[in-house]
Amino acid sequence: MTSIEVRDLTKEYGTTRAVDHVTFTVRPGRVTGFLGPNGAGKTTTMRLLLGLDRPTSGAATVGGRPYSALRRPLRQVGALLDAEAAHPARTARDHLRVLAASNRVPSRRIDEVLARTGLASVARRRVGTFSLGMRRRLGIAAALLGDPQVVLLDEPSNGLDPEGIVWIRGLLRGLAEEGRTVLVSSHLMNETASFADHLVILGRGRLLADTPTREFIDARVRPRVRVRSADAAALGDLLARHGHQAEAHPEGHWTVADVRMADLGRLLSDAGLPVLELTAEEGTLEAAYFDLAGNEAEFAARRQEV
Ligand SMILES: Nc1ncnc2c1ncn2[C@@H]1O[C@H](COP(=O)(O)OP(=O)(O)OP(=O)(O)O)[C@@H](O)[C@H]1O
Repeated sequence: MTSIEVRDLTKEYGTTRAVDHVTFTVRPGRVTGFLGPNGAGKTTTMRLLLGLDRPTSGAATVGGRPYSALRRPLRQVGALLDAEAAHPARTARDHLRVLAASNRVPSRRIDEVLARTGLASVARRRVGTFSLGMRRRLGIAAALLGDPQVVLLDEPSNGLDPEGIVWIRGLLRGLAEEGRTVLVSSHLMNETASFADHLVILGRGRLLADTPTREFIDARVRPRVRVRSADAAALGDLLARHGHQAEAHPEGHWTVADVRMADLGRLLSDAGLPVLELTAEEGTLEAAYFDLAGNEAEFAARRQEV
């Protein structure tokens, strides 16, 4: 079992500190979502992990070794970075064949990854004719070619259509279930929530959170119940009379914090109010993320004032 270890990692480009003393571990058997706004340092961290850049200080290792010290890197770490491109005149199969030959990967893997990424039927087409989504799939096929224990994907959902997005969810979950170590960066919060068991969040080069996804959401977003009655005003009065913290929405429904759905249902029923809708609103990763980002902005502002 191979983990990714990032220890006190710092990378400066001139006066910009892209990564600032970051420490975290990415463990096998689960999908770790790598989040943060533009410029937070995600790509830089991945580049440092892949030996494409050298850290200013600290270390980024795979299975305890820097990438440059791995004996067969493609067979240990598979990666998809944004900038990666295959030669447009080559067919998908030839692209994978060249990669397999130069990394001593058995050629049977070519058909396996073509099938796994849904590219088997277009394997003989030139990459230049591929859509963005097909190129993404080919990039993922190349990352999986060496059957690596560790998989790093930078924004893999970019350019995929809705069917592709559902496919990638299943792929990521499958890779984790096979016991691999999977790190996936993304901007898409709700998408990340659909596949990531664990989150590592960066902001301005610093580590803001390293936490299971469920715990992160539960700690930051209070669950609410959404309720709608034929008589919205009477519903508002009832909620106020019973001391509920409720918010009216222009669409006509109310959201009520810190209440059980069954208790609220009973209250409306006892009051004889017709219920048109009663649903539990789970906290979303997006809401939790913005809560963190808001606190972080306040924190940064206060730090500047001092
Ligand atoms: N080669 C470079 N030279 C100078 N500055 C760089 C270089 N690469 C990254 N940076 C800077 O480092 C910071 C972190 O960038 P990085 O691309 O790692 O962020 P990111 O979290 O991946 O953002 P995005 O989501 O936009 O890809 C940014 O301020 C960026 O401008």
